[in-house]
Amino acid sequence: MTKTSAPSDDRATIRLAMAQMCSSNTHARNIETVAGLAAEAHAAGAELLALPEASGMVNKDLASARLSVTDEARDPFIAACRELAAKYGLWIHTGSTPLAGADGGRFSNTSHLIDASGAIVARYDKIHLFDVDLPGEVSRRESDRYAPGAGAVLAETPWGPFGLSVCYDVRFPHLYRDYAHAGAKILFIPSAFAMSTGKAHWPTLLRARAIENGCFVVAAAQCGHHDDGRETWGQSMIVDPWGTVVEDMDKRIGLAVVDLDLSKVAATRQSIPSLANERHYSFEPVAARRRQKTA
Ligand SMILES: O=C(O)CNC(=O)[C@H](CS)NC(=O)CCC(=O)C(=O)O
Repeated sequence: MTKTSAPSDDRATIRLAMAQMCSSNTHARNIETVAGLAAEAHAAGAELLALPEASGMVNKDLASARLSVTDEARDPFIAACRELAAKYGLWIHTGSTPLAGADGGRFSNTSHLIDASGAIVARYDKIHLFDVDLPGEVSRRESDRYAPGAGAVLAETPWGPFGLSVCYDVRFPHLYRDYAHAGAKILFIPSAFAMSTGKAHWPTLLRARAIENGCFVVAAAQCGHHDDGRETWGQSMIVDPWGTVVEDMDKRIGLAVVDLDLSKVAATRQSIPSLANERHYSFEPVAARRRQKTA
């Protein structure tokens, strides 16, 4: 796990603006949208703006995506987010955007945390890729297009540590357990969920990750009919460490601004100390044990 370092005076509250977007297949349109959201977040007094997965580009046409996807230093979406962060003195969590990767022809699905001066303080490449086939519902092999990341990233911030992840990662609870043990106060789970699995699983997965780890979960999501033909579930949510849903945007596009009391993390972990009560146990398949006994 990579840990970034920054002054950590652990401010007790954060005013957070979460964006629900219906991102387009061009950087330019999404930059325009994010510029409006950042202005609105600033006017509302927000300290951090959280964007969904693929905020910089939703484009299922690989040939056309290849024409504009580039590396971190040249990516126009990241540059625009950095300028907006500095202009408004606003932290921005980009959700994610596709970048040209080190791995041959495949992209990375990459998340950035940008501070109020416009500096990149953390970068996370999505680890678990959505290679799923549900006949008649959703079929996608994300690993055809993207190379997986290999490292968890805990970002130190003035509000304490943030654990970074993207979308399908939500189904791999050990990642969040590791962040919680490392002291994470907020788990970011920006997403672009499929319609069928959104309906069946999304709010339950988010509440479980918050409850089992005693963390806030901030899950900005893509929502609606995209210009590349995709449809995404939406329902951007913020959940507190007790599992209470602080915000549920349903199908509404735009911003939700909330004040989070981060002292709830320590308080919840004290009342239900499941992190401290965790045990390491041996694991032996039953059949093998029976064979040993009769031998
Ligand atoms: O490809 C892009 O443009 C952005 N990436 C995504 O939309 C990704 C991969 S297709 N979506 C998910 O991981 C949905 C997971 C999901 O729906 C589930 O776990 O049920």
